[in-house]
Amino acid sequence: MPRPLRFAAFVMNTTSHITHGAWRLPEARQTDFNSLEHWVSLAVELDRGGFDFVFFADVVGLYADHRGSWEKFVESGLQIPSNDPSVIVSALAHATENLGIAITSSILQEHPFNFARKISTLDHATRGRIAWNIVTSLSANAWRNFGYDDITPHDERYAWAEEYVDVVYKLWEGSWEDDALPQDKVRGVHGEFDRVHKIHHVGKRYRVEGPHLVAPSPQRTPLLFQAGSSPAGRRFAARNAEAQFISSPSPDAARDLIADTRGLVAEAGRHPDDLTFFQGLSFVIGSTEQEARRRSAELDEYIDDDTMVAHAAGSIGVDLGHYDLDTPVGEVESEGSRSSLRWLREAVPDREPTVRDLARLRSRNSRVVGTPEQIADVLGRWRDAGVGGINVINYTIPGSYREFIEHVLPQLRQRGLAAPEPEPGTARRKLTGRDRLDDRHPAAAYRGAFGR
Ligand SMILES: Cc1cc2nc3c(=O)[nH]c(=O)nc-3n(C[C@H](O)[C@H](O)[C@H](O)COP(=O)(O)O)c2cc1C
Repeated sequence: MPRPLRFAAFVMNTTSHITHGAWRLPEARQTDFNSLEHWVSLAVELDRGGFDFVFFADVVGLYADHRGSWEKFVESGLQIPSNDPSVIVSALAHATENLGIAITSSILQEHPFNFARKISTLDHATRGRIAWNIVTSLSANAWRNFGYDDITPHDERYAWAEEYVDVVYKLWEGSWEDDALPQDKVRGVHGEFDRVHKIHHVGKRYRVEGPHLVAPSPQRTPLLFQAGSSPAGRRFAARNAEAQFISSPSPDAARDLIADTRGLVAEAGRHPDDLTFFQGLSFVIGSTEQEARRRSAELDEYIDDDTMVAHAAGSIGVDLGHYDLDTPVGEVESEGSRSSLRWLREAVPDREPTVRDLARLRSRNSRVVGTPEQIADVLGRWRDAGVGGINVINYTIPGSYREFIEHVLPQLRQRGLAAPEPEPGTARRKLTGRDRLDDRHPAAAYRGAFGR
């Protein structure tokens, strides 16, 4: 029997992450994002309900201007204000048993030495449940926040990311040998000097002597997620990632993307199945199809098309705010997200997509509307296309997750589409059955590489 799907709750430490306008729904609590209790209670609900991961998106700057200004972002709560997700991870870990906790962190925002130390500390604190979504920051404002004149060009960002991960792999995998921390009170030996090594990294952007300051944690390297779908993004994912977030417009499109990317994984010297694909989807559930459709139409009343355009165009790096909604998007090329453009062209294959398509498709194309049985049928098709997990996008927090847990997961369990019960262990174990990276991963080459 094929493996059950894995489920991640896709959230951000902000009010309006993806489905803009939904925060105005009467039952929406995402405006409570400043409250630690809000996140702890969601994590506990996800953990008990059988979600495998809570996944925090994050950005370190604004998207490209909308109608020449960033006013729209503030006015609509579009990812501003947004809080640092890494700071609340320990509290979530302390309150939960099995839930994997994935955070996004850009190569831009933190020096790799410090980032490696923070993640190792969290891997200890979560008992190996931490995962890292590797991003390269697609907003020019983010780059200017860190002292650069402008965004680093697209493919150059991925080259930079390769050096960044190289540094953290050396620290996580190569600096400390296993059994290097005996803490032997009788001998008076806390750490074994012969088993702890400096890494002496010298590269284009970083010089890091080491050693790593944290002893080996349950996973050493955190479970690695990545989300780029451009040629450079996919090559990076193929070499480094263990899970990739995709936003394919259909199972067929996902099948092609997955086959193609698995080929790249094999070219990178790994096994094609070393990468698990998580498709982003949202759900509107009803006890009848009619009820689900009515709820979906009610939801549409709240979706704010103009803010949807601001987000979508802003992540591509262009300002479409001045255009009429029926204007063709054209052959836009940008230094921002190339996946978004590719996705739009795939989703509207028969004609030139318009600005309205960009707004509508972002909120509606990923939406699955129906009874729990119908939703299970649809998820079965995604699994048959090779998808290994679903990134569940919310309309309301906690409502979207509560409904999914109560109504959909039981149906999925009956069909073997969801695991029968929450799975214990590390984040990596949930996807690969192992706590540590396998020997095929490039980071594994640093094991034992820095001995005296
Ligand atoms: C599902 C999904 C989630 C993403 N989450 C984030 C995020 O939280 N922060 C971020 O800076 N970029 C995020 N991105 C952007 C990607 O990391 C990547 O920069 C973008 O897709 C452009 O890369 P590409 O041109 O290789 O596709 C996300 C992309 C996708 C598809």
